[in-house]
Amino acid sequence: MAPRVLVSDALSETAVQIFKDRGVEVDFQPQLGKDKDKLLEIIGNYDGLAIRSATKVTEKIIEAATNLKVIGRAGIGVDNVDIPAASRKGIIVMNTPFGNSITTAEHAVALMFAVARELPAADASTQAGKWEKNRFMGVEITGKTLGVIGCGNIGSIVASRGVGLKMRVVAFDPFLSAERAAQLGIEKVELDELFKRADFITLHTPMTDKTRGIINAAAIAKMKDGVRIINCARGGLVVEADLAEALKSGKVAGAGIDVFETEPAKESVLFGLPGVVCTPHLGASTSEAQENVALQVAEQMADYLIRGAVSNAINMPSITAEEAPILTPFVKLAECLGAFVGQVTEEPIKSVEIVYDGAVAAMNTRALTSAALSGLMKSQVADVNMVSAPVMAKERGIQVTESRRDQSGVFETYIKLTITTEKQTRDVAGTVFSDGKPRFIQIKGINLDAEIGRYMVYTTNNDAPGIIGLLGTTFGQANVNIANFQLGRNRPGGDAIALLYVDSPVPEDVLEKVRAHKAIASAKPLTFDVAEVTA
Ligand SMILES: NC(=O)c1ccc[n+]([C@@H]2O[C@H](COP(=O)([O-])OP(=O)(O)OC[C@H]3O[C@@H](n4cnc5c(N)ncnc54)[C@H](O)[C@@H]3O)[C@@H](O)[C@H]2O)c1
Ligand SMILES: O=C(O)[C@H](O)COP(=O)(O)O
Repeated sequence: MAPRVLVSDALSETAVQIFKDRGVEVDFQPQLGKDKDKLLEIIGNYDGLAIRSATKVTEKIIEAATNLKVIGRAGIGVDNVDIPAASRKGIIVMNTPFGNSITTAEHAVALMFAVARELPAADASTQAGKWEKNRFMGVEITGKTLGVIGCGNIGSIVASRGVGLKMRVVAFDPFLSAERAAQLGIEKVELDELFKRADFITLHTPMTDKTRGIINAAAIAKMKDGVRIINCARGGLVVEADLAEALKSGKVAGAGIDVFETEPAKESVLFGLPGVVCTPHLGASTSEAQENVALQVAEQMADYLIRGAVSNAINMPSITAEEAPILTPFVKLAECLGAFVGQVTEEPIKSVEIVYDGAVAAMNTRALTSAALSGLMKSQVADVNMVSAPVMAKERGIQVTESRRDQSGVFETYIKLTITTEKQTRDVAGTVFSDGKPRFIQIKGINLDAEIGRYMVYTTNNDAPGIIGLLGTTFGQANVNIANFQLGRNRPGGDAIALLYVDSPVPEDVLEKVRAHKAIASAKPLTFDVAEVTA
């Protein structure tokens, strides 16, 4: 059945065509995002949800989204999506990080000019027939200092436009390197220094706990008298009540505001104040940007739903469409290794170490580690996948490490997973043969070559005569067919293991008969998420 996507915000219809062309069923309801109750009612029917900023994807919506696999944000900010809730539910959240950057930077520059010359007020007055030539006295931009807070994609475009306009540009961004600043022709400064020097301040950070309210009364007090502030990033970065006071007192001469603490902003303390120019979150609203983000989000979501490729995900490592088919058998292997230790380990796991050896070390190991954790967590939580497993492991305090090394043994490629609990360390290794099937090749340091089946039984015993007979006879009497039987031991008469691949689940009373034998230490039924063999 074709995957189904709901478009619940005003995306360009380019997205609809792309979904259709890629074999995805699409339901285009651009106003639906504003109707929380309706969204809650129908979200369970969809595999994908494509949004802009109007749809609020809350924990409640995510709870009701029983089939949802991906949320695609046609734009940059994902603060309207409850990412932790989506991750816990195994839903990928992806955005389009560059598609509207130029457009938004241009809007910030447009607001800067509009504020410097009071263009909207002058326009309104002129069109009202007043011809108030003496009322509007602006300021030049040339030679002024522009303070950029947040110099990422958009901030750096604004900075370079500022340089082009012959402004002095200073920027505050903890992640801005001195080299990048030099390349842009700007000066990297601390925040207080920026406040002290800037004639215009423009905000381009994401909304985080650190940036919320970054422009408040205390910050404004440190600024130059007559400063002008532009916010094209997120509403909550500016404390609107504090800015309103500063505009009334004249401390701040003007403000260009595209984003608001509460949106849609039908009323605001800023409305009507001197020097204020407002737009209704139009930063990304050009036909070019909307084509870009709609096209990109539809491609990305279709790639994921149809081919398993992941790009620009906030909560999952990327997997390109080209690497997805190559990675798939290794994803399965990693998941089976995790599932093996998850099923045979009964006490809490403290740490997981994964070694990637040989060719697999050059692959997307972050994705493979997520798959291993997903296999591991499945023994405890039914509804877990590569997105939610790392979050769950972290919540449970499991420390995860991964390392890569050149081929160290006979296998061209293998993955070894070791877990540590309060009482023990346990390891299992596997590989993928040229037939594309994953195999276990080592358990507890004992070599074997076991094909992985849906139903398996793992026994540990003292190496003693009669174990093969015991297992064969007991299972045979219960009509359980053995497809593959692998044995291994560390030394004659020492620790031995058996891994049986069976065609059907082994009933508990049959396993009890096996456990009753004096040489058997344990006998565990295992299941793996691989195709069931049918006659
Ligand atoms: N108005 C609109 O329509 C519109 C359109 C697009 C993007 N946006 C918003 O613009 C903002 C920036 O987008 P971007 O694509 O440039 O993001 P980005 O991730 O490329 O850049 C953000 C920058 O902020 C910096 N930063 C993070 N915390 C900081 C802090 N405490 N102080 C200073 N700098 C900090 C980061 O290091 C990064 O360089 C986002 O909030 C986004 O949602 C708004
Ligand atoms: O973060 C973004 O991309 C912008 O805020 C654009 O939001 P919009 O898609 O709702 O215009």
